[in-house]
Amino acid sequence: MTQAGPIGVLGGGAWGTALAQVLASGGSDVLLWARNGAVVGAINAHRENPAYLPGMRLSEHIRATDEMSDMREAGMLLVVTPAQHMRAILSRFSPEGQPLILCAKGIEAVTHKLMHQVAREAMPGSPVAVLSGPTFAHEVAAGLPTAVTLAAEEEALARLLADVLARPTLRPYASDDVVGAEIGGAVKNVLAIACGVVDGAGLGQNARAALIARGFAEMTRFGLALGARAETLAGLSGLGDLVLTCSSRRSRNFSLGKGLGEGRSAADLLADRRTVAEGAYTAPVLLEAARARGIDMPVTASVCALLSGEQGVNDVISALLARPLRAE
Ligand SMILES: NC(=O)c1ccc[n+]([C@@H]2O[C@H](COP(=O)([O-])OP(=O)(O)OC[C@H]3O[C@@H](n4cnc5c(N)ncnc54)[C@H](O)[C@@H]3O)[C@@H](O)[C@H]2O)c1
Ligand SMILES: O=P(O)(O)OC[C@H](O)CO
Repeated sequence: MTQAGPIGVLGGGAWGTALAQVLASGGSDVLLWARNGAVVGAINAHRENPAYLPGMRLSEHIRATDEMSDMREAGMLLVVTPAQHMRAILSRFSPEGQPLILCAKGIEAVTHKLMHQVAREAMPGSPVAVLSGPTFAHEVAAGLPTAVTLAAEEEALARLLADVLARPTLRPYASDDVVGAEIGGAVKNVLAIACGVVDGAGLGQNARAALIARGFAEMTRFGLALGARAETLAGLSGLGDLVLTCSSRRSRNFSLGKGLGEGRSAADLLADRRTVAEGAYTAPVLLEAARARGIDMPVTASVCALLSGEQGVNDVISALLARPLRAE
């Protein structure tokens, strides 16, 4: 199911670069496509991606290109562009049937589709898998130990790709629950914004723990309704990533929420951000998708109200605390 050739990575942001680095650490050749010529030049000439992963000396086994046609030589493709751009990027690629390993965390706006559904439409001939879990890029690139979920509907493909991508510091756990793996990663970004708000507004650690627990209940309600398995949601790509992102100011989503909690507007916070905080784009889509199914997601609704400017921090907190008491 995999083909000969270098490991391909589509996307030269922090995560694409970190994945290239850890995969090259075992001596594998990695071909990385970035749309930004300056990123390509810096990687090839200086072994660094100063725009997205500054200070990390990159392996000699990584070659960067801005020519999409070069990626046809890759044996498999890790797709690491932001979720809202994935369809457009894949549509530019002439498929050779290589397996696609989707690494973005989000839900497509308007269509409400998960990334594996988008990939199947954009590249119908390619087997599809999802890689997700608690993975800060700078730690993975630095060779710190990391475990991820590697999900494909055909379990044999998940196991094969897990073997191919495993490295001494990167440990993939195979799964056949693609929907569960994707929903965990998409929803945790929205909940991380909420936890950042708690931090920025100085609401304390009790409130943050409560939010993680109630947020996980939201993730579970939504996930189960879409066919995810409970054990996947409670695993690396769900609860594992939720705990990571909700407890660190290194998270871009958490830091966006922190700014909101300090009273800054989403428009200002997002205006000159070079890096992506996927939760800001996932939140309204997630809320629409939940409402269409009659699923109650009060934390997600609060994040949406803050992001749109419809409500301020104090209104959102009062509204959450005033919700009717009910059984856990
Ligand atoms: N950084 C992490 O630690 C991490 C870990 C796991 C998953 N992810 C996920 O990986 C995906 C990519 O995140 P990242 O951290 O590499 O991004 P980043 O914030 O480091 O960089 C942004 C990337 O988006 C690209 N981009 C911006 N506008 C674009 C457009 N119009 N079309 C195509 N590409 C565009 C940029 O070229 C750049 O490669 C996201 O879905 C993110 O949630 C990130
Ligand atoms: O920095 P964030 O919030 O985009 O989180 C990065 C990864 O998704 C953590 O697993």
